[in-house]
Amino acid sequence: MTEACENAVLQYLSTSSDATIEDTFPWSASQNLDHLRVIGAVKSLHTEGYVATDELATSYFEPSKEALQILKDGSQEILVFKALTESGKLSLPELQAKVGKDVAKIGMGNCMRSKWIQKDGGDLVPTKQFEEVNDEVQDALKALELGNYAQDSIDEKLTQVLKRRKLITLKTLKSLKVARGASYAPERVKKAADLTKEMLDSGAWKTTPFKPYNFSTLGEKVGGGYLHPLLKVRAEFRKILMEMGFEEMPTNKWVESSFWNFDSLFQPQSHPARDAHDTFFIKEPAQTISVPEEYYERVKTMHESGGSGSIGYRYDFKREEAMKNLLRTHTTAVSSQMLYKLANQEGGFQPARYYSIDRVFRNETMDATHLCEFHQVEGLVADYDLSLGDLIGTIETFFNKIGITELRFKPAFNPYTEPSMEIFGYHPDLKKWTEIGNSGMFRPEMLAPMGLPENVRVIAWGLSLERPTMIKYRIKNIRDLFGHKVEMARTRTAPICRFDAVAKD
Ligand SMILES: N[C@@H](Cc1ccccc1)C(=O)O
Repeated sequence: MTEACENAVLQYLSTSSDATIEDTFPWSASQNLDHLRVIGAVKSLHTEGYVATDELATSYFEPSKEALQILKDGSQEILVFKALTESGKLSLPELQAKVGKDVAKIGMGNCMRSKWIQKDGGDLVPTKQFEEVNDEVQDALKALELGNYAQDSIDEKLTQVLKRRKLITLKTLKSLKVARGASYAPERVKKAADLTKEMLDSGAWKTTPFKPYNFSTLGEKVGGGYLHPLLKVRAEFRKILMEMGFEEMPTNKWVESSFWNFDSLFQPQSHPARDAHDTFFIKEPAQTISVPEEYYERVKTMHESGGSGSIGYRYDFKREEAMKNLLRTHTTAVSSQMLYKLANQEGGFQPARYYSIDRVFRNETMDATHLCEFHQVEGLVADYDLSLGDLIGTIETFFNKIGITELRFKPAFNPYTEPSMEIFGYHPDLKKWTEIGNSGMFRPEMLAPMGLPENVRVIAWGLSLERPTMIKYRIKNIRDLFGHKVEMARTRTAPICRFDAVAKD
């Protein structure tokens, strides 16, 4: 079909060197060809210089369905007028039965306005002022030669009424003027787009005409380098935490010892979370190589018999249990190492704020909102004489910055914090209260063995990265966010993450 169009155009231009298709629209109709295909063919011929083109735009009126009906039967007012003059008088239901409800409604109004008809009791009658009336609307539509594309004289007055009654709309038709181009030939020579092995083998490449390069074409879209939604949210969280003066902790190890993941956090060795049902233990190597021995001893003592006002758990602390390797179950394992470093750094303890955002692992039953691995956002502030008020304030600032301004705190329990608080936020997107994090002040039983000065307090909180990401990107099932079922297109098209900063600070 395109080829037929191409041939028709080239043929038409072959009659003389200045043969011209003045306008492809009427020309296509005269050749019995589809205009859009002709345009396609001309554009394709143009790329190889067979033809030269000029763009044309012509205005024309398109009739509405109602206008087509009027062209056929006459305007509504004429139909009503005729019905009334024929019968002398009609009640509204009679008129409706005769001309139809829609026609009766529009026609009656127009007839009344022109004083062609009037009310007579419950009936409608002609006013007798007019013997005969002209169907101006139908005449106007006819005069416009509706649908006829070549409208050069458009009578303003005539069209105003029709436009007001929404019987016509002005449209623009794009077409082309076509003449011979610099490389005109009466027949199109098929040009090869690609050099093939066969052409090289046979030597055909020497004589085959090739398509010229089209340097103005748009290149193929390059797919690559898109950030996953989780990484976009992570980048935004990082920015917020950095704004708040937090420094990132090194989280590059996924394998930890039970000592750092649990014992240093004063989590008893018999704690159910330390069961293989909840934690992934490493088979090879099953044991960690080393722990800081002095500190280990202090942790062991704290568990067994307490200190710093605590009576401890009073059980036999087992080295074998502490040395077990596992996939870290929370990034608090990183926080404890950081705090230990901070307590023992050269020059002694200095107040600090740290954060981390990285992956953790739990032996969970997987469902629409839980996977065995997810990401935790964790923050801590270590300073002298911090209070619960500081924790609440810090948490409020952080969540305000990610757009959650209404917060509630609920007492909770963690082996390593006292007091502990679950954080609930009213989510403006979801319009409900949801649990959004966990927090607390690290216990003296955890901090004292590290060697932190006695009046140093550490406030900390943690949340998952997945939850705010799923809310932000309206993802219902976690498998659509993470894992092998993620749709790549979704990652490519996910908008950048912005949390509107509404913090009052
Ligand atoms: N580690 C806690 C989060 C938390 C961090 C710091 C203090 C209190 C709680 C969790 O896994 O949910």
